[in-house]
Amino acid sequence: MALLTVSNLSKNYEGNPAVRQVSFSFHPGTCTALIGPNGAGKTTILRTLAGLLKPSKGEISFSGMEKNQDIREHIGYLPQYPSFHGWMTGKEFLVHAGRLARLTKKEAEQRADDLLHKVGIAEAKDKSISKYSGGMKQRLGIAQAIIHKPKLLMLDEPVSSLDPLGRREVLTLMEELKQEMAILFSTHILSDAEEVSDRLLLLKDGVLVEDGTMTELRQKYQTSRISMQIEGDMTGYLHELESIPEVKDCHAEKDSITIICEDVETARRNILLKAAQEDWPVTGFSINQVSLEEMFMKAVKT
Ligand SMILES: Nc1ncnc2c1ncn2[C@@H]1O[C@H](COP(=O)(O)OP(=O)(O)OP(=O)(O)O)[C@@H](O)[C@H]1O
Repeated sequence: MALLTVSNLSKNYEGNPAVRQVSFSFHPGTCTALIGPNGAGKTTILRTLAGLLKPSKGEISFSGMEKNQDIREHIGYLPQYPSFHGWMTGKEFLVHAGRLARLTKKEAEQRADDLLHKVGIAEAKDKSISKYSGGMKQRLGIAQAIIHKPKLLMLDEPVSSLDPLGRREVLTLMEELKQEMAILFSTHILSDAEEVSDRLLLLKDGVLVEDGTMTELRQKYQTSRISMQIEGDMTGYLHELESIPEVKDCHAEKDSITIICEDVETARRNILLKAAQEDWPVTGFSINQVSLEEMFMKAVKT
């Protein structure tokens, strides 16, 4: 059963559409990346789901939520530019957040200690936040966002402003947290989306243009290029390759043949079968996976 269902969500700012009729749902235990170019509407969707903006149209429903219950009880949200009181210590900040989430003082202190361990900054708990690195601040922000044990954690560009070390720390933490709660995060860094998410939602001008797993999107945008190296004059093999039904085009370059095909799995089988039957002196064979970057460019340009 879906944890959260978004139906025909639209959001206008003073009449200008920022998000248009977006629908999706997601299940517990999944990590979803919301990707899209600047201004695509990622922050607007997250802020609307977090209850910070009112939708212009559409509905958001959370499974198990009772009438009049505040959606924020189920959702933890870390904005793109979180603000901290630099003079507070990490622990003071989390206890304060726990009290705002209606925990008793004792519960808030216990939860703060547990979370400081979980996000890996327990040793710095009594340091003032102004002395924290970017990665530590982001981990503290995540701890604050999950202080009330939400079922869904939403992170707006959680790693874009971090250096490689901070980025790695936060991605590793997200990998761990996704075992315990659903995560929805926005990013324009495609390799981060590829690394931690099971599913991608691709936005363009406020419209959801793709929704699928990496494998599904790869299949859809697959350009299926095979590179093959054969000893001797390779041009003699082109005609043979063209006789394979799945091969749409092939040409010989300096030291390899590039084969464009439709159904890469069948094409591979048939090419290798022919090569074996006719005893071609093959020295190399590789399939080039379409990169997320290529898929992204294709999807947002159409
Ligand atoms: N408070 C606002 N008032 C008016 N227009 C806004 C407001 N916030 C966002 N917009 C507009 O809505 C559109 C979507 O913006 P949004 O910030 O949601 O996109 P985004 O995908 O998060 O972009 P980025 O990657 O740059 O953060 C943009 O055209 C933006 O200019």
